[in-house]
Amino acid sequence: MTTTLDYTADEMMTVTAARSLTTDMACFVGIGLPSTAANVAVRTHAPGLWMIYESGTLGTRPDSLPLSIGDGILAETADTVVSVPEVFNYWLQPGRIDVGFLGAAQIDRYANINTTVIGDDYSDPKVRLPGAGGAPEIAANCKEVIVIARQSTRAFVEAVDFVTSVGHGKGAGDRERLGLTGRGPTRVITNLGVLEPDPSTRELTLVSVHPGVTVDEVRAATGWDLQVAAEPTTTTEPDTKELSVLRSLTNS
Ligand SMILES: CC(=O)SCCNC(=O)CCNC(=O)[C@H](O)C(C)(C)COP(=O)(O)OP(=O)(O)OC[C@H]1O[C@@H](n2cnc3c(N)ncnc32)[C@H](O)[C@@H]1OP(=O)(O)O
Ligand SMILES: O=C(O)/C=C/CC(=O)O
Repeated sequence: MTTTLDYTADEMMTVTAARSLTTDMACFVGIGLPSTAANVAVRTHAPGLWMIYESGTLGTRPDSLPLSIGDGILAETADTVVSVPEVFNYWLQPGRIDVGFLGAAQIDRYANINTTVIGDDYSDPKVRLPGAGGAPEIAANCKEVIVIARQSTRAFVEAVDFVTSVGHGKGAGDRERLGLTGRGPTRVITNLGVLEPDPSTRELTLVSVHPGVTVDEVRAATGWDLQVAAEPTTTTEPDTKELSVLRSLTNS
């Protein structure tokens, strides 16, 4: 396929994730790739996006990417700063946040997320990951969840080693059974394409491939027999403004 601009697979992923956000949303922003994508969105097509970080910074508009939820630039530019219990008890748990934007080290076919440990033995893991933080509550209570993760058989696994944040559990009906109020993951955006849960089974299905990527390549990067939509679309390429905004953020 002919492309008009030079961009990387990571840039394609981040811009696609940014486009999932709209200007009227309140977004609970996770650190890492989700934070980058949300900050691209607010500087391009979604100027009204209300970004919330777990440190209590509501409506923040940082001038550069925060290093962590505790980065002072979040508080300096926020509409207001509230306590962490208020973020969770007042804003998140009653369903006041439209979308949670999360990363994942491992994810399974029902979009359950592991950011805790790699390996079978919790007390002696192969890799100890950053942990849960607020992600389980975000995954439980936001109206919907969007996940951003690089796709490989290491990350997209048949069974996650630890369920940090519940996606769709074991399939249709599991969130309701567990008392999770939000709709759960509605999109998983990767460096290869976009996956969405099947409306009936909740199993992740490839609905879009990025330009130059084949369905077989996405299947090969997935640790289970990936379901594919009847006619997957091709994701729209990033445009000049999106790339320029993204690069100004990541290079500063
Ligand atoms: C609101 C909130 O933010 S709540 C906070 C809760 N925490 C999170 O949400 C974190 C979510 N992000 C993740 O889980 C990410 O995948 C992270 C942080 C583990 C890593 O992300 P990145 O910084 O992009 O690094 P990267 O993917 O290159 O991995 C770094 C290292 O982590 C380890 N690692 C990450 N994923 C895996 C995996 N699936 N299997 C084994 N090791 C892994 C490896 O040691 C890897 O280094 P390597 O690639 O050289 O082997
Ligand atoms: O504690 C959390 O939930 C998130 C931590 C991420 C960070 O420190 O930026």
